Amino acid sequence: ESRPIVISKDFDAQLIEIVQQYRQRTEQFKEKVIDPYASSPECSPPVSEYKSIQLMINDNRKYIAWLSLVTIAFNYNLWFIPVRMAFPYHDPEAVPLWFTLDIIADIIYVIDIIVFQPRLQFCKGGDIIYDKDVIKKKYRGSSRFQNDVLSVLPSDLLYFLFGFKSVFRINRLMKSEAFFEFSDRLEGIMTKAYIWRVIRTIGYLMFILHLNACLYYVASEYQGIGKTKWVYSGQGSAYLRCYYFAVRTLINIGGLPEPHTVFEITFQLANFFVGVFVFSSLIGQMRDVIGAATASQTYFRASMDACVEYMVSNHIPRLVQTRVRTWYNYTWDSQGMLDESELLEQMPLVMRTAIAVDINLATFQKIDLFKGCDNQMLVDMLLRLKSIVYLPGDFVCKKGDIGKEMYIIKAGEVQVIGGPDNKIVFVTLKAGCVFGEISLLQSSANGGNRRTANVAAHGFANLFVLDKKDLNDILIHYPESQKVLARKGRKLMKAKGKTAPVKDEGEKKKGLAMFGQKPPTPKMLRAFGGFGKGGLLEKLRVCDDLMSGIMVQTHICNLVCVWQWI
Ligand SMILES: Nc1nc2c(ncn2[C@@H]2O[C@@H]3COP(=O)(O)O[C@H]3[C@H]2O)c(=O)[nH]1
Repeated sequence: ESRPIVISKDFDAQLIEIVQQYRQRTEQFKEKVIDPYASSPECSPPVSEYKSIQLMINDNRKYIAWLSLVTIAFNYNLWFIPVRMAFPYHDPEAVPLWFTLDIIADIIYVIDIIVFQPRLQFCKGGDIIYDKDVIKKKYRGSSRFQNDVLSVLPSDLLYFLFGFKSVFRINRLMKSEAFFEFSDRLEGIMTKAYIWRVIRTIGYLMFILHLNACLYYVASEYQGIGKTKWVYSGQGSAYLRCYYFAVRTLINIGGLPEPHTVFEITFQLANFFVGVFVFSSLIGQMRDVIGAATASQTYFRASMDACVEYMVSNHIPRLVQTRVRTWYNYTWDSQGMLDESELLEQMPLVMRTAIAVDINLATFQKIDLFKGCDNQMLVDMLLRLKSIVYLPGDFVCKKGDIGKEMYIIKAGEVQVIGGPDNKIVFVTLKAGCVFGEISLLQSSANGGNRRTANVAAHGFANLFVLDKKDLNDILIHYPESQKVLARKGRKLMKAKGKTAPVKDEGEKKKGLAMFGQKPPTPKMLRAFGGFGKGGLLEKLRVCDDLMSGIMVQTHICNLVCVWQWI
């Protein structure tokens, strides 16, 4: 409605407040008209209870910690039930230990069913359901509940009838959903999720070998331990020997005693077939995991290689090539990606806003130029910023050029320079400073939109760039802020002593003439633009920045001529 929403750092709290405001208004509304949604108890939660529903969203980490315990209990059952079924591990010494561990695992299962699962929120039609009774009802009607209950049925009581046999605990394996839930949630909160994926895939591999070791022991027992050369001989640690056999068979390493009986041959053949299938899929899975983990690195390498190849084939001077490489390497090292905006583009606006606000709003609010401007305008600006890296000595802008962008220093320093050979440093601007705003905030009348000074990167400088068109688009919606900025622009002009704009373009033309070329015509550029976004033209922009436009334009011309000729 008419009330502005001020986006704060604490986005969750903000969200809760908005929901509360909405609900209060709904309550007022209900007094006058019949609210068609009022009949649904899930859609009209009392505001006071809102905070108690955060188990799934806010306490995600606590829930994951609990799930890790359930996962350990599940894995205990998963690994030890088959081993206890296959190997003779039910001797009187081991039984008390198994019994204690079984009870602990069962207690964890029961707590999960009674305490945690019935409190887990869920989404229905996009609304988070927090009502305890509704949540309980939903859980009790779910297949998960059925599996959970089946998994804790005290089937072990059959011990009294048939003795201590682990097969009666097989129903404990029905808790597998908890393991997969744990795995998914853990991936969701890990910064390097691939580490967990690799561990999990190795776990699957080891478990299959583990099962095979158990089967081999059962097969050996069936044939008679030590009866033939193929079966387990009965010497050494039974589990270790059988596991060794499983590794050699399933991974198809070979070098095992030859099977002789029909049973042995069939068993071994089945082992080989399963081994080929299982291991090829696991290796494929591992390749996918590692491939996904290094995808961005591969993309970076491919982009750099393509650019280098392009420069080499077009005989771009070595100096430029080195600088392009340096730009690639520094950009990659400093921000871990080449183009941040590419990543953010996939997100909905609200998410991009949340990220942009969290990272940069505080810095923006401190900038003198923006003091007194609408907060929402700053947020709009944040969303349009582009991040660019300049190498040491690069000119960010040159005196007399038309100002089309303004800059905010994210990291590093730039220097306002002048005098003969640009040797005089007027001022050094550091992280958080704004520059390039003077020509941007002035009208083009009398050359007011021209740069008033040379600005060059001192070391590596990471800058945010705001386009003039973007700024104008934003300011249309914020007339008050526009006035504030215009006033500040005028003040800056006076305070910084605007130097006379360069009217003579001859200097630049001379630069181009040195290479015996003319600047590319719009037609030529259009022809070149045919390579598409992110293509050659985009790559060339990097060189363009580095060589202040002159040398690269020369090469563009050469290329365009060849292109047109073709
Ligand atoms: N002219 C001038 N510009 C400065 C000075 N200090 C910083 N700058 C910045 O350098 C920028 C050069 O481009 P603009 O004229 O657009 O805006 C200028 C200012 O933002 C100074 O002392 N004089």
